[in-house]
Amino acid sequence: MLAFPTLCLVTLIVTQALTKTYGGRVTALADLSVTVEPGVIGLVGANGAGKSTFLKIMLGLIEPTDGSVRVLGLDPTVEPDKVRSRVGYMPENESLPPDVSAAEFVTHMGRISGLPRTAARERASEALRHVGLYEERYRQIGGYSTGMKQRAKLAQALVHDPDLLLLDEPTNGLDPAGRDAMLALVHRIGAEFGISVVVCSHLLGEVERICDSLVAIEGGRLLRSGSMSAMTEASDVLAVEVSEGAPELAAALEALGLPVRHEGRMLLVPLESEEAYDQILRAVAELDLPLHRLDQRRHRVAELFTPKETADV
Ligand SMILES: Nc1ncnc2c1ncn2[C@@H]1O[C@H](COP(=O)(O)OP(=O)(O)OP(=O)(O)O)[C@@H](O)[C@H]1O
Repeated sequence: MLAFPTLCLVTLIVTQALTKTYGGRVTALADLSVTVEPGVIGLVGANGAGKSTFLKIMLGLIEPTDGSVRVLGLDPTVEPDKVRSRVGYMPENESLPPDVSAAEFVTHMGRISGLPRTAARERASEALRHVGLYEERYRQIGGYSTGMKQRAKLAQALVHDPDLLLLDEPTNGLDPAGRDAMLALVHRIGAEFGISVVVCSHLLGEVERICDSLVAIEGGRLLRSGSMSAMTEASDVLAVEVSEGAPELAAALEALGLPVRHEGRMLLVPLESEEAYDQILRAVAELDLPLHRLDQRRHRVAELFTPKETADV
């Protein structure tokens, strides 16, 4: 992954006790304090956790009720235009005009961002090429598939060459192939262009695949933030998979006093001592089973949202 040279002196996002209540009744964000460094960051939480509210505050579209926020060192409540000139936003909802071409629309968004006419046209072509819509750029958006519309929304967020992209549920409505393509694109934007990206999602597996770090929120409160590698570090559980004979192996391990839990095709065994590794290998050899995998299981991001007592074996 590339370094983020232009941003390394400024923390990407910092909040202090950020709070937002709607109409004095619904608390969308509560006392959220977090520091986020440049990279591809997953902002995760269930529906209603407060993700969209957080994005809108960062863009200066809505004001916090309390607390403070800095984006690229700027205060969006004081300098929203400056923030928006350096930040690209892909909203969650369908927000595209159906009766213009993607080229016209993205050029228009470039003009709104302050680019001169020719530069806006050139940048629009470039952004549409990056998202894979170059060939289709003169077609009316109304005739696009959902995947193409998502790409057009991403192109308009990229047109003014931002330092930070805020993507609200970028894989919404896409089929598995479209989802994979969108995730690969987001990853490429972070890795090749050196643009920081905040990906808002309730799909934890997606975020785990492409993000360097994570901010997890629940009920508007910070659950955890940190690097993805720290959150998915090796657990003290061994995962064993044999191509056949799993019930026999489970029985053999239990006879040795190793507690076994079944998860799909895998057997999970607590790594209570160094011995466990060798005991499993011996049992597999004695039963003459085809071993498919034996490794220390990594924690999954989903476990953050699981009650502690069920998160481990
Ligand atoms: N304009 C509003 N007026 C009143 N309540 C709102 C408003 N916008 C959001 N909320 C409420 O604030 C809470 C957080 O909503 P928000 O949209 O920020 O969550 P989210 O994590 O983005 O959820 P989703 O994934 O469903 O979009 C929810 O309870 C929501 O109903």
